[in-house]
Amino acid sequence: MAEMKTAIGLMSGTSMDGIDIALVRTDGRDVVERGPAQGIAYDAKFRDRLKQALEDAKAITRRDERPGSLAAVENELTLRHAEAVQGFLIKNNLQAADIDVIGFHGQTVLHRPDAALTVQLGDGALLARETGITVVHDMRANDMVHGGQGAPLIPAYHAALAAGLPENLRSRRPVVFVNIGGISNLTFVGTDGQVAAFDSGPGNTLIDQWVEAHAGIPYDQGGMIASEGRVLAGLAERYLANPFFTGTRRRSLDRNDFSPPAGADASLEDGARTLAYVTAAAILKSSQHLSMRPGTYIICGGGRLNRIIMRDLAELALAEQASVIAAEEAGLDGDAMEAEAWAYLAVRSLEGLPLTFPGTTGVTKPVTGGVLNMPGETARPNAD
Ligand SMILES: Nc1ncnc2c1ncn2[C@@H]1O[C@H](COP(=O)(O)OP(=O)(O)OP(=O)(O)O)[C@@H](O)[C@H]1O
Ligand SMILES: CC(=O)N[C@H]1[C@@H]2OC[C@@H](O2)[C@@H](O)[C@@H]1O[C@H](C)C(=O)O
Repeated sequence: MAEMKTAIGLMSGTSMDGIDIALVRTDGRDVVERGPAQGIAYDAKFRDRLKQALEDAKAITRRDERPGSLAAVENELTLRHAEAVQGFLIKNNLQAADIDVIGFHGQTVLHRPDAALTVQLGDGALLARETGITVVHDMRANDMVHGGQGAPLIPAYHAALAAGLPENLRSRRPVVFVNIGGISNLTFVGTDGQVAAFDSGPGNTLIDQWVEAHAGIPYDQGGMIASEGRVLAGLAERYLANPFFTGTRRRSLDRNDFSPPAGADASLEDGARTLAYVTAAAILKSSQHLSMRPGTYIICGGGRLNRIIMRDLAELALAEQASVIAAEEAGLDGDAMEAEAWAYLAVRSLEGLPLTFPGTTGVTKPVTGGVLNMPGETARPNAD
């Protein structure tokens, strides 16, 4: 058996709501022992700084450029991650020496797969210095060098988790893991272990932007606002007619690929209701590109807490005799899963194992990736 390592994963996702941190013990292959996890919310002021960073990032043409506020935000973001690690270690009675590696995602500020350009803010060397722990960061870039979309990367972890699912979930029909974050993405795991994955549509970002603009709140808690509205069929169709769903090649998404409706398009409630439907319908529509119909959809990410999205998903899946469950019903943690994945991927990177595959990002061959930062040493890319 390969050596077990203790890894911490750090994710600051496209919703820009905060840092998720999780500990995993793994051999980077089939063995995964999930440890404690925590979410640390960003304050409204820092969220505004991240939104500005997204604007400033539009000027980037080379991935190492940091125009406008980007250099300062990258520094602050990294220090916030270092603080998160220190707090997490204290809370869980751990020392830096107990951790073999940190997998650091950073904050995506620009993602243009068609131009092979993806930019995550996050200074791996600084994080390694601040924490005294080896850090692997920038795990998307090498995939793009080899013709991949640079996302999604979580499928390798989903595949490892699938092997440990209860027999009744995985043996009869394929399962699909769905992450409903800012953007949604899905991973199909066939009963023979075959894996296929892609981004499936807008997740919560449209809903978040809509309720923020029209009610001054960051998200529709529990889907409460949506529950008071009705689906506007014309508006929903405008989103679902996007060529993204029918293109011959699966494309990964940037946060700005879909925009929220104009204010005049809907009332607050109808807008939230329609966008919740769009989120659910987008997932089922994208899943039509899979080679077989799934038996179970396992839902992860913040969107599983929106009851309206979950109800719509359940109804749409029922039409094809599939069931929908939250990650917790499969014994998993729907909030921590991405952070856990980054811990797992960091160990794979250390071992030189592939992070992405032709069936997950469209990369030409399975490739590893990530940049290795040892405290006190120069950063080293891990590329094929
Ligand atoms: N209680 C809740 N009710 C409804 N929606 C919620 C709730 N809690 C979180 N969310 C939604 O989930 C979002 C955060 O989800 P998550 O943390 O999975 O996304 P992310 O990791 O930032 O994004 P991505 O996976 O695209 O990188 C919030 O912005 C919000 O829209
Ligand atoms: C470029 C980027 O950050 N993409 C994210 C985003 O958020 C969800 C979806 O779009 C997914 O493709 C990816 O994150 C997940 C964690 C991934 O790479 O697996």
